[in-house]
Amino acid sequence: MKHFKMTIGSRQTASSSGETLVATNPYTGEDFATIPNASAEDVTEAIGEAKKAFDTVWSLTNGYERSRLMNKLADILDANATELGELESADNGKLVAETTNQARFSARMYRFYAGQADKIFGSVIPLDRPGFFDYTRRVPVGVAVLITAWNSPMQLLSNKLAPALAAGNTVVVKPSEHASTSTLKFAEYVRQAGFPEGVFNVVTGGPHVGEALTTDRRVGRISFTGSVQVGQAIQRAAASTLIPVTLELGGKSPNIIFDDADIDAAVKGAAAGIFGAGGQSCIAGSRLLVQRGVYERVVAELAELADGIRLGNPAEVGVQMGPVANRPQHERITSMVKDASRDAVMATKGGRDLSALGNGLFVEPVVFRDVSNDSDIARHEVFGPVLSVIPFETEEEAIAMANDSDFGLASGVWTQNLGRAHRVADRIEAGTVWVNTYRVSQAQAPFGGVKQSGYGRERGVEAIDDYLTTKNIMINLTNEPDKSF
Ligand SMILES: NC(=O)C1=CN([C@@H]2O[C@H](COP(=O)(O)OP(=O)(O)OC[C@H]3O[C@@H](n4cnc5c(N)ncnc54)[C@H](OP(=O)(O)O)[C@@H]3O)[C@@H](O)[C@H]2O)C=CC1
Ligand SMILES: CCCCCC/C=C/C(=O)O
Repeated sequence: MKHFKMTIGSRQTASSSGETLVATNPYTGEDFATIPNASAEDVTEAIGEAKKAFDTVWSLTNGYERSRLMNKLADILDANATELGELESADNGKLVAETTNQARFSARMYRFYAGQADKIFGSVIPLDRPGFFDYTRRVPVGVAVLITAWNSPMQLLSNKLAPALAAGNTVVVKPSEHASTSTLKFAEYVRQAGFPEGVFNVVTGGPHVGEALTTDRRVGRISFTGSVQVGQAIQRAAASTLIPVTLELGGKSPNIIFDDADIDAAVKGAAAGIFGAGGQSCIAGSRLLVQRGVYERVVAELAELADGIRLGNPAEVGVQMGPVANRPQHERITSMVKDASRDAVMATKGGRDLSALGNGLFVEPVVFRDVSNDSDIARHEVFGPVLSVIPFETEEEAIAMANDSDFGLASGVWTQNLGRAHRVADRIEAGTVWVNTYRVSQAQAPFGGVKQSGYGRERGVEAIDDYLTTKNIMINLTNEPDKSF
């Protein structure tokens, strides 16, 4: 059993209350680590350390040096990607191959934003008034609070931390209590890279830790990834202090297959879009809209593919889906499938003996066919390997159904008609539209949602804007006093 510690300023520390939470491996069912359950005092102290480091060190550290440290961190992450991947998989049951790749991708993110750290500048602005000189500076917001979900701790952290550090902010991070160990380990790599004490702080524990972080007046930005309900709670909490918030929330992303698509590629893409990470992905393509001409073929091929998915040990090569991440998640998925089964037709055979897989929190991949876009299963996020297939006749109908959702995070379009690809991409209400591909991640491509999927963008050059504010400096170069009085 490993006992992880938090990082608060120069200290690697337990909770001041001495309380811990247990990390349970969803594949083995075994408790493998403890994490501190931070107290309100720990949170206050962490923000204080971050503020001190911002005021005395990090805001005075030039962009080139920030960039150098971030590149060093990326090298350390690359060298330790397997260890981080194994730890993350032990926490959330995702395939080690995927979590390791995500740790490597995180390294790419730190390098991408390292490239921006020494290229942050304002502008000189000509004014109406003669003898005046006006310029802007883009300055860091100060202390950024970064709150992440359990499904991809390293990747979600890099989406926030890389631009925050590049912009010159210090941070307090709170990972999900269901998957904190990789972030606590990551703190060691930040130290190894040589970041000054207090630049990176991490506190762990349950919702009370997040709540305490989002109401502290010393915070300059909150960036949150998680559920809509908690996103709303954070926005309400931040209203009292007017702390600006970035929200990356859930999705019910439409993946649209037209008759003219390369059907083999579309079926594989649709399967990867929903069964990758066991569907525990905000960008999961959970609503598959399929044009009538290819509907029966697509449903049959997808059901066969889903029934053939190999479940098992997430560390084993060849296994395609591990267990789901935690017991509440397991209960949520199984109850949503049970409810949906009353109305929707299951295209998958199902009926596997999941107990043969040991103590793991497994669920079977499910394909529902002929789903109504108005039904609960098509409207609510499952966050599991459950696909709702919905038929359509025309392009107009597909666009209308795709947009008839509270969410707007991601989407996919499968067609070989170039005009149609652009037409549909233009009209879908979502932060990301993939065409003839799905779930591809790139550091340069901005990511985020519209509607209840949240707001603000992560990744890409514009993400750094959330961690900067513009200061205007206006100088009277003449010796004449203002004439107003
Ligand atoms: N848009 C995106 O990029 C992504 C969105 N998601 C969404 O996240 C959800 C699943 O993740 P899950 O972790 O269950 O989501 P939650 O919203 O429950 O939790 C997310 C984080 O917020 C913390 N938290 C809980 N309550 C509060 C509060 N009142 N104030 C501040 N922080 C709080 C959680 O802590 P604790 O866990 O300790 O309770 C956790 O660290 C799904 O709905 C999914 O769509 C997931 C990944 C990516
Ligand atoms: C363009 C894809 C960006 C995804 C970033 C966050 C989601 C992670 C996940 O769902 O695993």
